Amino acid sequence: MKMKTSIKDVSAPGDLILETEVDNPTLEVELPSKEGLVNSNEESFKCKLGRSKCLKSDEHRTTTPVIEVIDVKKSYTLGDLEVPILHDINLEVREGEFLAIMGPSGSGKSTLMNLVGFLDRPTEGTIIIKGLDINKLSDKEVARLRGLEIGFVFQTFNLIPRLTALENVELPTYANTRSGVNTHERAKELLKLVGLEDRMYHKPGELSGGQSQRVAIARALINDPAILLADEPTGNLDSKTGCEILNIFRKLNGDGRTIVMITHDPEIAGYADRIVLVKDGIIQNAE
Ligand SMILES: Nc1ncnc2c1ncn2[C@@H]1O[C@H](COP(=O)(O)OP(=O)(O)OP(=O)(O)O)[C@@H](O)[C@H]1O
Repeated sequence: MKMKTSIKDVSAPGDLILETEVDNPTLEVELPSKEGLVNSNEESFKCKLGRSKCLKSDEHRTTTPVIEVIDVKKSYTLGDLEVPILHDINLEVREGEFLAIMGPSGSGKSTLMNLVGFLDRPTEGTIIIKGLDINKLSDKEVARLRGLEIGFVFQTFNLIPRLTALENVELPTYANTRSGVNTHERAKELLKLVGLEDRMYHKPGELSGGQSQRVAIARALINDPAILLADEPTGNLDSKTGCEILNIFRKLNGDGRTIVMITHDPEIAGYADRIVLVKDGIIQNAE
């Protein structure tokens, strides 16, 4: 399913951080059925997902790093003032890893995620994605790398209201696409994968929050990216729906996709292989 990537391969014209080993990586609990999720009582709902497919933290040490953040600093300029947000960040995420980023509000989590996703450039330092150094790429090459190798999922879904679910999923392929892929068929397959085969022609206003986030996940996967970046993907969802979304992430990770997810919820973070804690723009516990 995965495709070997280099810039030349593409056909398109885009706070606390404590590292916590997962205590019980073999924790195996029955996954609630969709019906069970819908009918169960929200107050007493507990997200129970098996994690047998996930790699243990130690196993990632032998895989290739797909994200390398080296001595990165980020400041914003406000008037005459330069405001430092991230200080000397060093972080490595390995292929197939499921990393959670936690930390207080304003600690710099989204800023870090945006740098890793090439939505912004660091003030200083190096970011390497799949061996490619952003500092050595042109803007066009950065856009291609971002469009093909990084999928984004946001708390607020960020779907285009006037487009159908199917059109939303296909949208990124207008900017970047892999050669030889029937993107229309792939978009349909991805919507089936996230359980929305009967909602393909609905517009976002006709979808629930959970369904909207499923569309956003399908959209993030349309170019088969190596890395999925999710900024509070369950933040706008009730706990049952959040659990369904987390289960989709878990399955994608079980298939080998590297996932980096920001969350405020320790229970959600507990399903990741590793938790990085960011506080005041510093990673507290990265290796
Ligand atoms: N474009 C910007 N210009 C100036 N300051 C910014 C900009 N983006 C973020 N900041 C500031 O950087 C700091 C870190 O913001 P960031 O969104 O990364 O925090 P966060 O940890 O993700 O917070 P939250 O959990 O509330 O989403 C905040 O003080 C924010 O005000």
